Formats: sequence, structure tokens, C-alpha cells
Amino acid sequence: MHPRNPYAENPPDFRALAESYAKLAEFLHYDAIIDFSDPEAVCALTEALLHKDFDIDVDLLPDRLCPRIANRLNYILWLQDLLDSDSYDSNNVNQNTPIWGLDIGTGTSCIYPLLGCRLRANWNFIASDVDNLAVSHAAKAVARNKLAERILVVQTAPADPLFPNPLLRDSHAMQYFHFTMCNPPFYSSSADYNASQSLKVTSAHSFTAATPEEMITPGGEAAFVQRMINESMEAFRIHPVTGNTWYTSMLGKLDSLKTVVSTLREHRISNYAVAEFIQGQHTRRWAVAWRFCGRRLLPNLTRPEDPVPSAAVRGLLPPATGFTLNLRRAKETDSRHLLDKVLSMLEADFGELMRLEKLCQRDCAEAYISGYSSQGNVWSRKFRRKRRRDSEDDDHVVQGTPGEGIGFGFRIFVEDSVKTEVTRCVLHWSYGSDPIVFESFCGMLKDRIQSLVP
Ligand SMILES: C[S@@+](CC[C@H](N)C(=O)[O-])C[C@H]1O[C@@H](n2cnc3c(N)ncnc32)[C@H](O)[C@@H]1O
Repeated sequence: MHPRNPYAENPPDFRALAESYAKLAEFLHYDAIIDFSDPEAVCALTEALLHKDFDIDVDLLPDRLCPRIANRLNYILWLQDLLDSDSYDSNNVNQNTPIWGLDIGTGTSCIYPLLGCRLRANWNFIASDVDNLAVSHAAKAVARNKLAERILVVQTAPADPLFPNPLLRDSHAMQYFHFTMCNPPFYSSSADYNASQSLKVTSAHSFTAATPEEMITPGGEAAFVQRMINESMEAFRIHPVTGNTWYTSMLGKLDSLKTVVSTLREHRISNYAVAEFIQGQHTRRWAVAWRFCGRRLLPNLTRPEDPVPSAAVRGLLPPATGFTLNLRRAKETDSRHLLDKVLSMLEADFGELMRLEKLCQRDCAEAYISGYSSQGNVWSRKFRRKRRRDSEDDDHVVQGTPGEGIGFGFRIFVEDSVKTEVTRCVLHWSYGSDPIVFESFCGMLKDRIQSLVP
């Protein structure tokens, strides 16, 4: 589960829930047991959880897909992480600027927009679905929770683009979605769906009431997400500002994740993220995200450590955005001195080619160096040779701003570990498109830093 998921450590107490939500009491056996193969009982439990823990009031339909709350929360919390990663200091995320998300296939429950809006006061949604009942029932849930100003439910048709008409977005005064999300239909055909249902009747824990329309899409979930990848590439080609959008989807099968990641790699989309959510012993889900701008994710989001993904997923992770250099602790490697020394060294060697700054994080003793080079790999031999040649004609160096093609951004943190007698120097790749440039930067800096230390 996501580390911030409230159900990770505290599974729901059914008896206490039934006290606060009378409808659940009818389905409680021996005072504390729920029959998970009874769709009405599962709906009552879900309604009770939403009511008690999130102040969300819904009337779920027992013959439709009933969202498992812990699972839907995992996805929402991970999305928060992706968006917060841009503000870098996750303790000081700006929660006033309006954020717009698109939930593709919101379902009758409208679960993602409702949870997203309750958890973040600045989140707003367009929620789409092709199913008439899903659209009307979702719209009722939105009204019931007094969220009509923040969630707009729209009906689309299967052949419509997955990302709705920009005019709709203009009417909401936004240029692009900050994120898109989706829990796509899993299966590729009725045969595929029926086969999985007959397996599931033997396992009450995995029983899911749903209609074929909710669960089946041509080509299955992988094809649905591949369609999103194609549409997102086209949107970026036409409107470059959409490069900032995080396109994301949940996936129910590991094979689909493999297909989607290889499609991203084929298209050379290296700015992506993968998450694995493990719930109990029975359920595993995955999520994938990608975008086209140069701002990179924090290292713990490209290479998660809590929990570490399974071996199968590790091979699908995106390029790392962090590199750690452990130095033996000595007077010279004391973090405050070392950070100043590294800054002086970078200023001396690249001062006119990089924008360099020493920053202190607010409310915290931590300091770090932030650097940006508009000309990319300015430490390489190739760059220096070219510069030498150019300088014979013209000495002028152009300074660019982040967002221009080859730019490269980084941050350097230095921290003492009293316990291990080690000073850790942590490099974060914050901007750029080429993982090889980051690798070469780490190699260069490692050599230089080691030369500063006795
Ligand atoms: C697996 S359900 C997910 C429902 C809900 N988001 C949840 O997580 O519980 C998939 C939903 O996608 C909808 N859907 C299928 N094709 C779609 C399309 N092309 N555009 C928008 N929604 C679609 C289905 O009607 C269904 O409501």
C-alpha cells in the first residue's frame, strides 16, 4: 500500500463502522464479519468507509463496479506525490493554485474525483464516461456532495478522443490538464471476462460485481492505455503546453504494464513513472504515468524504496533521477564545508555556463546547491572542444531558461550520518531529457568531489 494510505496500518473496524452507518449493520454477521461475496454488503461497507473517513455521501449500485477504497486511495496518493514532486519541497506544496484533473471512465461511483477533491481543496475534475448510467449516477453523487463547482461529469462516445475537446477546458479557464487518470476496463473480450469470473467465484475476496461494459474494451487495458499514449503525443505536438500534463493510468495486469512500458520506451518517452500497489495477499495493482516536459521526478518516485517494487517491476522502472556518493566522514567532508567546496569548484569551472545557487530549505537546517545549464552537457570534452572553436569567432555565451530542449538541471544535497560515520552526497536530476547526460554528470562530479576529499 502507499505509505500514506490510512488503511495500511489500520484495517477498518467493521463494528465501529456499523455504529456510525446504520445500513452496514444489516450485513454484519456475528457482529464483525462481512460476506465479501454479497455485492450489497460490499457496497454498504464502501459507503460506510467513505462516509466516516472522507465525509463522502454516495449511494452505490450493487450490480455495478464497487470501488475498493484502499486501492483507489493508493492511486490518488501516488498522483499527489507526482504533482508535489514539481514543488520539490513536499512540506511546502502550494495548495492554493487550482489543479485540474481528468478522470477517464469515472463509473457510477465517480470515486476518483470525489476522493481527489476531498483530499485536496485545490483539485478540480472533468469526469468522463461513455455509459449513460455512469454519467447520470456520477452527476448525482457530485451534486449530493456539493461538489458541482469542482467536478464536471461529461458524456463521451467510444469513438471520441479520450482527452476531451479543448473548448471545454477553455470554458474552465485552464490551458491543460495537470493530470489525467483512468481505471480502464480490464478485459479484451467477453470470453476473457467470463473466464476470469468463473475463476473468481471460488475466491470470495476477489469477487467483483460489474457489468461487461465496465470491464471489457477492445484490446483490453493495455490497448486502452496505448491509445492514451498516442493521443498524448499528438496533443503535445499540437499544443506544447500539454507537455506539463501527467498522463496516468491504473493497470490490473503485470503483462499490461510490460506492454505499456515497452510502448513508452519505443516512443523514447523516458520521463515516466511506475508504481506497484500491494494489498493484502490477494491483490496487486500497478500504475503508470508519463509526460513530455523536462522536469524530472524526485528519485524516490522513479526508484521507490517504500516498499521496494517486485523483481518483475524493477526491470520496468524509468531511468534513475538520483545518485548517492558515500564519503568517509572526516573534518573536510563535514556537510557544511563540503557543500561550500563543491559550490566553489562548480563556480570556478562552470560559472559562466551554469546558473548556480546555494539554497536553504525553509524551516529546516538543510541546504543544497541548485544548478542549471541551458547548454546541457557543458562538462564534456566535446562541448569544451566546440566552445574553444567557437570562442575563436565569438566569445558570447547564450543563457537560456528551463524549457529549452537540451537544458540540464540538478540539485546536490550533502548530509552527515552520525551513526555510520559517512557523509552522503546526493545528486538529484531535476531537469532534462537524456539520462546519459545525468550519468555523465554524476561521473564527473564523483571524480571532482573525491579529489576534494583527502
Ligand atoms: C473499470 S471501470 C472504472 C470505474 C471507476 N473509475 C472505478 O475506478 O471504480 C471503467 C469505466 O470506463 C468506462 N469507459 C469505457 N470506455 C470508455 C471510453 N472510451 N471513454 C470513457 N470511459 C470509458 C466504462 O463505462 C466504465 O465506467
